[in-house]
Amino acid sequence: MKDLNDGGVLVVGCGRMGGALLDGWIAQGLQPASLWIEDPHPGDRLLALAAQGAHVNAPRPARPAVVLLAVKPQMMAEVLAGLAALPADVPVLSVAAGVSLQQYGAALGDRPIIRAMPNTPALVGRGITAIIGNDHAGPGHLALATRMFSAVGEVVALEAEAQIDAVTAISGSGPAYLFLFAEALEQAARALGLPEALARQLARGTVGGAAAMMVASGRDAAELRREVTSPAGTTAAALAVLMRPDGLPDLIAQAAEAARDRSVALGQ
Ligand SMILES: NC(=O)C1=CN([C@@H]2O[C@H](COP(=O)(O)OP(=O)(O)OC[C@H]3O[C@@H](n4cnc5c(N)ncnc54)[C@H](O)[C@@H]3O)[C@@H](O)[C@H]2O)C=CC1
Ligand SMILES: O=C(O)[C@@H]1CCC=N1
Repeated sequence: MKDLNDGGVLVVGCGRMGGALLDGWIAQGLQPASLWIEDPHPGDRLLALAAQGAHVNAPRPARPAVVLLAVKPQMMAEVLAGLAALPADVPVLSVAAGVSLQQYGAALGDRPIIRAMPNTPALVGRGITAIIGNDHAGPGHLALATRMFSAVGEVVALEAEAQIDAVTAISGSGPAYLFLFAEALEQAARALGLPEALARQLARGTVGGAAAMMVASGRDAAELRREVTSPAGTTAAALAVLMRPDGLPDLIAQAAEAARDRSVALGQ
């Protein structure tokens, strides 16, 4: 990331995703003084970065090394209108759900543009980000994006832009599904009569421990599930409920479809 110190990085929108990426880049050697950050609501983190030399809501550099767009999709048209004067060789990365490469191209002209779909585990360096570039994004631009998102976790390159709506539904929104599962497990513990603090500790420890085990072992989720399930035991009794025809797998499929459809709609 040190090479970006030369031209600097312009970040437009610095909430949860933009902020997580900034933290990752700074941890990898990007100097705060090489950051230009625009956000109408600078919070404590941005003010602290400004105190370390970052340029917050300051005049833009004439030719940043790269631009990151991390505003909500609904704000994107307004933000793109303000970027029309950016030199044509400056690559633009965007993490916005739904906004298409064609839409960026229409607003920003022929230039390297890369759509990325990260997720919030990036906040702890455990994100997974999918990237796809337009026709002007060459191997060097994709390598740059890969390096930038690798600062906060894994990166996968997509074969086609059409895949990104499904990716958004799975890994972009997916952490929320897991958190909901943890909430439900905690509520179930309460319903079974356990005290609140214990219910929370058991739910967090179980979801966090199972996720860590799946990653550390590299083994199949189905195989790990079978190992918990003793014949005619307690887990089998629970799974018989969860795996009913309209049970958890079916619900997750429906939820992912709804998220995918919303991603498609955001791009229209
Ligand atoms: N939160 C998530 O799990 C993920 C979010 N994304 C995408 O990341 C983008 C940002 O999402 P979050 O960080 O969650 O939202 P956020 O609401 O935390 O951050 C958005 C930031 O943009 C700022 N902003 C609003 N108008 C602006 C403008 N005109 N110029 C500059 N900044 C402006 C806001 O003040 C806010 O700080 C969205 O497009 C979303 O689709 C992508 C993957 C995962
Ligand atoms: O909910 C959203 O629209 C964004 C995109 C993926 C996760 N959060």
